[in-house]
Amino acid sequence: QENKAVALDKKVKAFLNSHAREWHDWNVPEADARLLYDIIIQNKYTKALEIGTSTGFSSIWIAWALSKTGGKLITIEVDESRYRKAVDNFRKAGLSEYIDARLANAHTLVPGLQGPFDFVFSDADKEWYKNYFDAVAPKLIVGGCYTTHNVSDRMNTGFGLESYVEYLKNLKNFETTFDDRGAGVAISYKKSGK
Ligand SMILES: C[S@@+](CC[C@H](N)C(=O)[O-])C[C@H]1O[C@@H](n2cnc3c(N)ncnc32)[C@H](O)[C@@H]1O
Repeated sequence: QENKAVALDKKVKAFLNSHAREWHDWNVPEADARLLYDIIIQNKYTKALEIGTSTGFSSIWIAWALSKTGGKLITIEVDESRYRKAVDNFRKAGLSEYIDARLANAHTLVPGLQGPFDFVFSDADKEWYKNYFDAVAPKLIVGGCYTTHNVSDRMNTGFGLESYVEYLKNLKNFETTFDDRGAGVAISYKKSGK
């Protein structure tokens, strides 16, 4: 088991190094991907959901963490060509067995997902952020974490998400902080059921 983890680390690192200049499909900055990785490891999360795969950069970091916690990621992308690239990247990185990649419109898929989840990364269409949150929050376990990309309460991320920020901050059963080292990530921990 330990040998498998060491071999996988090597494979993922080699893949990330050799593809370092190829993430041009709205992929998150590395600082944000590392942040997601750290949150999953620290909390030993195992049931992850990502909305907005693109070509799979953040998924790779999430799945890499899940390979260490014994977890699995469901990730959703609506664009077929980016979905195909992502699936190819997952295979090359050696992470396919930790990822259930879905080609679908998240507007219709997400509300029907069964859950439960303990980690969520929301990074698809910004105007749907609140709908995604409302659909998934009840399926997030208490102690789970819902992260949202391109959101900050201090810097302007350019997406007009101020009302979403206020919405998150006012939720009684979530505690939200913001990480501005990359493109802005809202980190919302679920404190209680309601
Ligand atoms: C910012 S990119 C995701 C980047 C990715 N998380 C990464 O770091 O590599 C957003 C992606 O969400 C996808 N998307 C937008 N609307 C969607 C929808 N309704 N359902 C599924 N995917 C959607 C876009 O096609 C795009 O590839």
